[in-house]
Amino acid sequence: MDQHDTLLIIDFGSQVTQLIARRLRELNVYCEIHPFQNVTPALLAETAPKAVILSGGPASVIDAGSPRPPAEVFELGVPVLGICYGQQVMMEMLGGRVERGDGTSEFGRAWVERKGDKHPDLLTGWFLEAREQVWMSHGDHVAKLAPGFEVLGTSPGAPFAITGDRARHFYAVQFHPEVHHTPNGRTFLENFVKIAGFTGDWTMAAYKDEAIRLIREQVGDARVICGLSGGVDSSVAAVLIHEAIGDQLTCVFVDHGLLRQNEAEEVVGMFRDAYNIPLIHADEADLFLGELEGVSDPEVKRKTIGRLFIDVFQREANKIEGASFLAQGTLYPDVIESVSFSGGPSVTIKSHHNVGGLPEKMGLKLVEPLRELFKDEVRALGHELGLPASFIGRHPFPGPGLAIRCPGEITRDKLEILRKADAVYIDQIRKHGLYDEIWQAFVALLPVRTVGVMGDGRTYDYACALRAVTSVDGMTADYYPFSHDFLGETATRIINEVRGINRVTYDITSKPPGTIEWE
Ligand SMILES: Nc1ncnc2c1ncn2[C@@H]1O[C@H](COP(=O)(O)OP(=O)(O)OP(=O)(O)O)[C@@H](O)[C@H]1O
Ligand SMILES: O=c1[nH]c(=O)c2[nH+]cn([C@@H]3O[C@H](COP(=O)(O)O)[C@@H](O)[C@H]3O)c2[nH]1
Ligand SMILES: NC(=O)CC[C@H](N)C(=O)O
Ligand SMILES: [Mg+2]
Repeated sequence: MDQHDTLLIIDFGSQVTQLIARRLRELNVYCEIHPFQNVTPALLAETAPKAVILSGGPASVIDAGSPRPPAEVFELGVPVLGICYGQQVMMEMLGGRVERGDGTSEFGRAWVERKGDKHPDLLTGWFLEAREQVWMSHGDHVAKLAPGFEVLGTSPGAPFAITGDRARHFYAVQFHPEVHHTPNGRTFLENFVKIAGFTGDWTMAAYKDEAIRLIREQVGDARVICGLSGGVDSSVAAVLIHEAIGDQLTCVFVDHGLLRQNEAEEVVGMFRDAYNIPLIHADEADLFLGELEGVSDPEVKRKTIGRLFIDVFQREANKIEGASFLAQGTLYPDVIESVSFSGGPSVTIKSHHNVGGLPEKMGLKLVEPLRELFKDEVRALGHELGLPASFIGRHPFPGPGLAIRCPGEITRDKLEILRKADAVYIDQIRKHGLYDEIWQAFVALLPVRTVGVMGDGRTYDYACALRAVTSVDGMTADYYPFSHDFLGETATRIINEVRGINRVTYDITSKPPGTIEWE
């Protein structure tokens, strides 16, 4: 049995479903998101939710075949909150009516006014002003309330913007309390979870203990291999699994010759010495760099690297008797992205090197202890596990490493130049106390040589680009506004200290339209 209360979020494919989870976790409420098609009576019994939230979604309840939760959701005797599509589906299923009205669409900011003085507990901290700002995104609206419901708030396009049935503790709103642009939304969700009786028992310490218990339960006596990059996700996963099963865990660190300066020594030193975790240091630079010779297309590079990762993991797993599990640092956004009800295929921008294809090929089962967490929660867990702040705060580093920071064909010489420039740049950032303000920073070595003059002589060397971005999740990003002094000093240091570079540029592209990496 779970040691904490669970809130079940049924996902109908809203773009912002994961923000519901995010807000709840901020309130120390444990929740699980499940796509509507997976929510069966068996799943309801298994998760035993103390409350249910129905998310928004792109479908219209008026259309035949549009998604529904199982009717049993309304027979659990627990509070239910419907948001947007979730509200509409509740009304439709419980005896109300939804219409697609002319001129009642609302996209973006809207204002809700209070109706009556019912349900003070749901609206604690709300309507301190005459009206509340909320964020809406709907074309349909509720036209008739289901029996038992009363209206508590209205907006111009949503006559039933806030509704509730106090006897059953069913609440349904047209607006999105989970988004930033509903400034008081978090208070609204807090009121709901208080009504449902949540005590805020989901802490990182509790999470850690339970994750350890679950890993032990899942793995038993078997052996686990974990691809360890020294990045935040795999480091936290490795230390957590090691706490759970000790030396049944072996980590495999692949040095593909595409790592940064001193990276291999740092990672191996930390995990072998400080953690005493069995670690295979697979020195595969010749293999990777050999196969990448003459390859300049970014996708071919990425796919080659992905394939070689698989080969190396496979080979190392074969050497360990009883290795039947593969551990990954899969995070919550990865899980959600792969199950979302999106209605259409998205285009491939770039093939992230991905260990997702590994298990079937290798016949290994997955251990994914971080699959419920967001990156900042992984960092908090790392803190809880006692990982040094310097490790927890590390900027993300992509699996394909320097290969995608060296556009075009890679050579050992270019990699060496890039490594040195990157080390100077990161040193500058640290010296100026900017490392923690920046989400990710690196140098890209451009496949172009330019003419310079140094010491009265002519140079014909590479140009490089500095990249530094701010971001929350890497999905969108903006360039970091360095001072001109910083940029000037850094350019001078790189040109003086790194032979092979005679020109430095600063990349001020946001994402979109750019991506963070250059390939
Ligand atoms: N050099 C490597 N050796 C072994 N495994 C690796 C290596 N690079 C990446 N991986 C595996 O690929 C996974 C995904 O890489 P990713 O960069 O997303 O995560 P990370 O490196 O753990 O953390 P971060 O996002 O902070 O860099 C890692 O969790 C790790 O299991
Ligand atoms: O593990 C990884 N394997 C990859 O193949 C990969 N490609 C990009 N990244 C990282 O993802 C974030 C977003 O990068 P982009 O804006 O370049 O897509 C940034 O943090 C990138 O460093 C990768 N990470
Ligand atoms: N954001 C939503 O959940 C939208 C619900 C429904 N598709 C509408 O347009 O009204
Ligand atoms: Mg990484």
